[in-house]
Amino acid sequence: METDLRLESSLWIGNKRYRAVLTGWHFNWTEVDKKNRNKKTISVPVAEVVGVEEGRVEILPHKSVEDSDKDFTVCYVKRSSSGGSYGLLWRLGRTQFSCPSRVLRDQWIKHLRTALKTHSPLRPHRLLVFINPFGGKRKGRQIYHSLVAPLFELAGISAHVTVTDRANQARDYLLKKDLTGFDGVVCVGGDGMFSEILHGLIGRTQQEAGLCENDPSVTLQPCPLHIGIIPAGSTDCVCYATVGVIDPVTSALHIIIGDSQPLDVCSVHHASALVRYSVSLLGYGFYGDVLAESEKHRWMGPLRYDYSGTMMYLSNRSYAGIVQYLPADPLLSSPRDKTRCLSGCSVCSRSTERLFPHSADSASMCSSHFSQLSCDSEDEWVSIKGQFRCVSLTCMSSSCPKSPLGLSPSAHLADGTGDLIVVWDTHPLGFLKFLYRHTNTQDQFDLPFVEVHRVKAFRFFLPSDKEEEGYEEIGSLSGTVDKEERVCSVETVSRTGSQQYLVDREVQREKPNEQKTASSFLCGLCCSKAPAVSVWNCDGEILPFTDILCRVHGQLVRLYARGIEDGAAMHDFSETEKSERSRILHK
Ligand SMILES: Nc1ncnc2c1ncn2[C@@H]1O[C@H](COP(=O)(O)OP(=O)(O)OP(=O)(O)O)[C@@H](O)[C@H]1O
Ligand SMILES: CCCCCCCCCCCCC/C=C/[C@@H](O)[C@H](CO)NC(C)=O
Ligand SMILES: [Ca+2]
Repeated sequence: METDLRLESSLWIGNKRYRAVLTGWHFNWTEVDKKNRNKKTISVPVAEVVGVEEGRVEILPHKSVEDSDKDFTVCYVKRSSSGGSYGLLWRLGRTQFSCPSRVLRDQWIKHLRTALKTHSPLRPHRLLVFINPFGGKRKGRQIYHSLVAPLFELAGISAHVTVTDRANQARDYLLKKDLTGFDGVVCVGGDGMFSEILHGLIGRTQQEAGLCENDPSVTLQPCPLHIGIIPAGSTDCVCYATVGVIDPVTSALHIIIGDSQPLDVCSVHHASALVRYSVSLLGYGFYGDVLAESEKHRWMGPLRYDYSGTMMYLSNRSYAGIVQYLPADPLLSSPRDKTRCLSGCSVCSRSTERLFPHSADSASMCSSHFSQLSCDSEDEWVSIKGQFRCVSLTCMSSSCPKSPLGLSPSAHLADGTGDLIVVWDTHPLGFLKFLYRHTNTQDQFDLPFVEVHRVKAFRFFLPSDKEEEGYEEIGSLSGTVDKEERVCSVETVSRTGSQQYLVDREVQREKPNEQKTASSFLCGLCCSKAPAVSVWNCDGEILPFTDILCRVHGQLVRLYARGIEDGAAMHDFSETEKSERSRILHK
């Protein structure tokens, strides 16, 4: 294949002569100039070529072609440092080449297009696009038509576009309509819009496979269609955590070149029924309260989260609960191992083999493994009972602009596990420290009232007395006394975990009185009545149930993305840029 596609000749860019070479995987050109000793070769991976066109093509403000039978134009992905974010911005690079003859020009076009087909088999030809006109700052339509549609047109992608009139329209379309001929689905919006697409595609795939989504022990069928996200929401966490930047052009280019990033999905069940799927945040306590409060202030736009976050922090709430989890294999990875899941992540690649083994008896292996969810093997479940500020599960880092390293910086996008973060009740300044560490590179897990576990499944329920209580008056001050008595305990302990939890319990016992003064002060600020029960925030949706069972389904969907690129390894950057990026990425 390599030799068939190879082509080498002189080409001109303007009045300068270049030696151009197409190997199987790369298209390179180097200026031929005897005086120029530092010859710089520009090398573009064939997989990152957006298109090859006859003539001299201009793209902005609109595509125009100056016809000439000896010229051709190559459009490709060009990277630039993104300033604030830790991913790389992608832009459209364009170079116009002139050939000595038409025959050579046609040969270049033919070879480049063939190489493209060979090396990027997942490039989409037909896409379904759903635009939420009300997401984020309400700029979805504008973002799509001005920044994305021209790129899709350039790449020859045909897009079937729907601007939604109502919530769940995109989900219902995917559940019911004919999807034949589409390669992927693109959502223009935020995490809520992504979640609609996720539910539609997973539901449709299971329907067609005849699988029951309600049963957590069923191994679900991975979705055949890819999902693309054009960020136009408020948090855009899924986009940020899978691409590294919130930038519509970067995301459009990942879609065009057919990048493919598998993603773990957690199914959430209540009383033998599926409630929802989650990829980023399943959070009880603080994150649930922030979401519930923010829904009352939707008119504020993205600012509603800052306002509600402040209000809920000042409310100083904590909740009783029982958390149980099925630990993942600690030999494979750990949420405290200080690694990052970057593009080409080896932990995720190894997981692909583990999750989808080629052996004939793979299906039976998977289902027997998850019989643990139907409780016949309770011995591996670890159980914690206590009073918590928040309990969160995230299947990926859940990084977002507010928290560039995310809820769990070492979590993996596609390893078949989620990170369970348990924050015990603590004094307000301690909790503030925990929250603040999400905004910088300090370790938010290195606090005595925080624990994190890598898990395959997780259950949460209220202690029996709480179930009937519903809303009761427990202001923080009176709560302080209660909390002291309601000391948390580890009821069932795994073979390895007991010592650690007992240590945590001792530390926890100290807390409530420690900062009574600060607690009273903050309490006086705003809370007289606090609910005894919180709600679950499931990727930005409030769940109608408190008692839940969750299972992580490894690599259930695929996104048009490639994970965060390690810019420190990119040769386009200066040494200063590389070391700054390396500092952020590797903490
Ligand atoms: N036409 C519409 N009218 C009302 N709601 C819609 C419409 N289309 C989609 N939605 C719903 O709007 C919700 C929020 O949308 P979206 O996620 O795009 O923006 P956001 O909430 O601002 O961002 P984020 O989820 O990132 O915080 C989604 O749950 C989606 O179901
Ligand atoms: C003193 C500074 C306090 C800063 C607190 C920063 C904590 C940030 C953690 C953000 C995690 C966001 C995870 C993503 C969740 C999304 O699924 C969801 C839907 O968009 N977003 C929210 C806000 O619930
Ligand atoms: Ca994961």
